[in-house]
Amino acid sequence: MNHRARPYRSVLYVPALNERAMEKAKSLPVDAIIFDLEDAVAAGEKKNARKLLGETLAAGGFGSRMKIVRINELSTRWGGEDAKAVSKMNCDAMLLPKVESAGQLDLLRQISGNTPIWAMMETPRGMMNAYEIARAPLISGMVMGTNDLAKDLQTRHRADRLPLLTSLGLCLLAAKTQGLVILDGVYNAFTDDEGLRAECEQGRDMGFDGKTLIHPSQVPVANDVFAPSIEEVKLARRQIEAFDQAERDGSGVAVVDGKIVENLHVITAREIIAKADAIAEFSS
Ligand SMILES: CC(C)(COP(=O)(O)OP(=O)(O)OC[C@H]1O[C@@H](n2cnc3c(N)ncnc32)[C@H](O)[C@@H]1OP(=O)(O)O)[C@@H](O)C(=O)NCCC(=O)NCCSC(=O)C[C@H](O)C(=O)O
Ligand SMILES: [Mg+2]
Repeated sequence: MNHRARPYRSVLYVPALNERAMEKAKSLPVDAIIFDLEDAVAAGEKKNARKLLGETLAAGGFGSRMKIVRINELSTRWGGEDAKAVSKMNCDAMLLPKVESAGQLDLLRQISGNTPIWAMMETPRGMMNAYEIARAPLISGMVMGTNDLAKDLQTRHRADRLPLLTSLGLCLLAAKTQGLVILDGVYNAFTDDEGLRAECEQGRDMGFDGKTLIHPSQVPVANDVFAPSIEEVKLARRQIEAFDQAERDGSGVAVVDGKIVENLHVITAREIIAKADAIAEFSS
């Protein structure tokens, strides 16, 4: 499946050493899984996690869910071995943490060959170099690491994420210039559905493709918020019909519900329908 045609509403981190969680992920309605060899695996367990992950992915069973593996930074003692091993695994992409330059992605490419690369955007230097990173060869996605970012920025947690908005915006701009997928960061309080919904809505409205998640209980909210609603799809169809009719009548502008519809609005309408179709196909 073309990487832009698939949905990314819900992208669940699963610790690569947690057999039960990896098994559970096979039955969850997530669009993608990030198998984590980095933060969720203790230093003494990295090798075991890499081995278990290789075996788990080889056995399969994850259906059409996209399989992304987050490796350790290449500057650590595990990163290089992770990259080599993961490039041979049955996965769709490799996610490099704490990316700060396009050069780091070039280095990863030399080790991992043609495996598509995703970049974790989670340091101040990464933010300043987001555009350069987004233009690196083989990169197809960006993931916000809002925990690391908040740490490095020395911000306080706020429900409106005001301290993070500049960084989120910079990465969105960079990703959009290159047509990359871009996913919002995690919401740590995994029993707080209301707070999660508000943050998902904020991320969706800013232009993120989906939300990274840490617990299965967060999946329904992300799937709901990042999918076009029935009303949005109906409106999109009406806008397209009205615009087609206007064109037949020799005009470049239609009016639907008291609002103008021009060619650019039709492009958005078609994107909404394409997203709804992709979700329907993915879920069937
Ligand atoms: C947070 C957790 C440690 C909680 O785990 P647990 O105590 O097992 O929760 P539950 O008992 O409520 O679990 C119920 C069932 O769900 C399964 N489960 C739990 N979490 C996951 C998961 N992530 N994926 C798949 N399945 C999961 C349990 O196994 C139970 O299953 P069953 O018994 O069969 O019903 C745990 O949720 C967890 O480890 N979450 C992931 C943490 C993680 O990956 N952290 C690193 C990524 S976040 C990050 O690094 C962000 C970024 O870098 C940044 O800087 O911001
Ligand atoms: Mg991080």
